[in-house]
Amino acid sequence: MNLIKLSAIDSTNAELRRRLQQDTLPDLTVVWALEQTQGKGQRGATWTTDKGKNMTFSILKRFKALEATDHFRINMSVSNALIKALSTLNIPALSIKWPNDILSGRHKICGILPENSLTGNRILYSIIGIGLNVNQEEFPGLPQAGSLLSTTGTVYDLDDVFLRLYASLTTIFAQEENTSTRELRQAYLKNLFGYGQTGSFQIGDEILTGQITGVDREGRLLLKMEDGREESFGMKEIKFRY
Ligand SMILES: O=C(O)CCCC[C@@H]1SC[C@@H]2NC(=O)N[C@@H]21
Repeated sequence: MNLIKLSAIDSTNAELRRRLQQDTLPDLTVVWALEQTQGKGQRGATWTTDKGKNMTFSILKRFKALEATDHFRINMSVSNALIKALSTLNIPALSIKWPNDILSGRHKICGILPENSLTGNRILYSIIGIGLNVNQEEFPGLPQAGSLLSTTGTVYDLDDVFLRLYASLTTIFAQEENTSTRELRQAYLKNLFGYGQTGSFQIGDEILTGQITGVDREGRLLLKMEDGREESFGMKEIKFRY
């Protein structure tokens, strides 16, 4: 395992990228930091967690022939791997909130930030950032956030949690080329929060009701609207209300 463990860094995604510019790092290299001073979240948000209590790492995944339009395979593989790993710790009511948040019950315990590097229409590699809340007790002002500790009442050993996540990710990545998008999607939908159910969504200023019927190749959420039409929505267009 090529593991670079740091006490503090701005962002593990940024650090892995910097090191990659200086060195030829092997596939599955990990940068893990106990503290991030400028952690990055999705959609330009910041990712802040208590120092030393949570898991913040980035893993490098190289691809031989992954088309850019198949980028959502990465989100599905990683989400599926995280669900598997967290199941081994008996974390209750695990699900994936589209596109790739991991929930326990209705609390977000983990976020994923894949940053893909392309040449032409091929993804050469992805720097996949994972932020898992482990031993943080409270999330002031964030009622929808949670941690392994806040959901189970147990304090976890970070090294043990990391090894479970790493084992699950590397197992799924080892099968990546031989797994069809259909298979990945089946596993993903099995754990997708609200799949098959009717929910409320915010699209611009409008609140709409729709039934989640799946995700398409590019990861757009498929909703069956009240008039029976099926429509697809991208990550920037739609927000889940739950
Ligand atoms: O907003 C999200 O849900 C994604 C959060 C991703 C956070 C992780 S923590 C490790 C890695 N480094 C970063 O700067 N961000 C990701």
